[in-house]
Amino acid sequence: MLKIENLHARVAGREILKGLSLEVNAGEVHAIMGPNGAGKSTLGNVLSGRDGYEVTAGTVAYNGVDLLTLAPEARAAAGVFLAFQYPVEIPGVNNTYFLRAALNAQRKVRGEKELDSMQFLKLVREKLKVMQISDELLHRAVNEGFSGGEKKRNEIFQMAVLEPQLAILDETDSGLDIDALKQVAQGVNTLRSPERAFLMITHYQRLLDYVVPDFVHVLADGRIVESGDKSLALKLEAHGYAGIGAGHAAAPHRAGAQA
Ligand SMILES: Nc1ncnc2c1ncn2[C@@H]1O[C@H](COP(=O)(O)OP(=O)(O)OP(=O)(O)O)[C@@H](O)[C@H]1O
Repeated sequence: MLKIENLHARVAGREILKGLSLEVNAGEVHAIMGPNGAGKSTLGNVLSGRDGYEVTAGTVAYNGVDLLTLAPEARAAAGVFLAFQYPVEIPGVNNTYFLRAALNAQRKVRGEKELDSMQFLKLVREKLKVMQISDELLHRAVNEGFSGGEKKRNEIFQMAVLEPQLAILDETDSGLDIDALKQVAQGVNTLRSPERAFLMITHYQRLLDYVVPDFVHVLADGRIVESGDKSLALKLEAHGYAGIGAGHAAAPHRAGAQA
């Protein structure tokens, strides 16, 4: 589904991604871990096409299409969903209205008929039931005054309604109490399917107790320096990042290329 090769990206004039490669197949859950400032959120932002993130080299193929040439809304319509580390508040805009507008915008790009308010409410009710989420957040403005946990739960609900093919979750576990963490994890597990893939950026292996990943990658200094299964997250929890990917990080960067 997703093939990233030798991706280099710059933010505010500084190179942050430095040759990142990663392959994700449909049905897989990949956890991305790594030290602060390594470039994890930058990867999510580059994949979703956020302004200010400049790709300087490398390729990203999504279902065989060059993702980097697509506008952000075309990426969303093609099924790429990014849940932000710090979800934005949109005061005065009703959450349900926002979600319907987002869904219909995507349907329009895909050439599908827009849902009217009755059809949309039916969908929302179904999703609330499946996701075991109460409807209290739907009547409020988007994320306005939401607690950290409510914002994250709202994101999972947005994901349930938008039904992305590739869901990128950036620190979905940060700031959650244990019950909220379990609820968010249950939401992700409910949405796992053979057609859908997840990239989960996380700092703690705790989330991975509830959403068991197929692969765990360590992103350090703009590259994936080590990959493994869930046991890699346990190793990181026990020993931190010291020594991880040392061989890779120390490898000469395209030695001789400029000679
Ligand atoms: N919009 C921006 N403007 C300026 N610098 C940025 C911007 N976005 C990211 N950076 C810088 O890029 C580097 C990587 O940031 P990024 O958020 O991708 O790291 P991260 O691995 O997600 O870190 P953390 O674990 O702390 O969330 C940091 O030094 C950060 O300050």
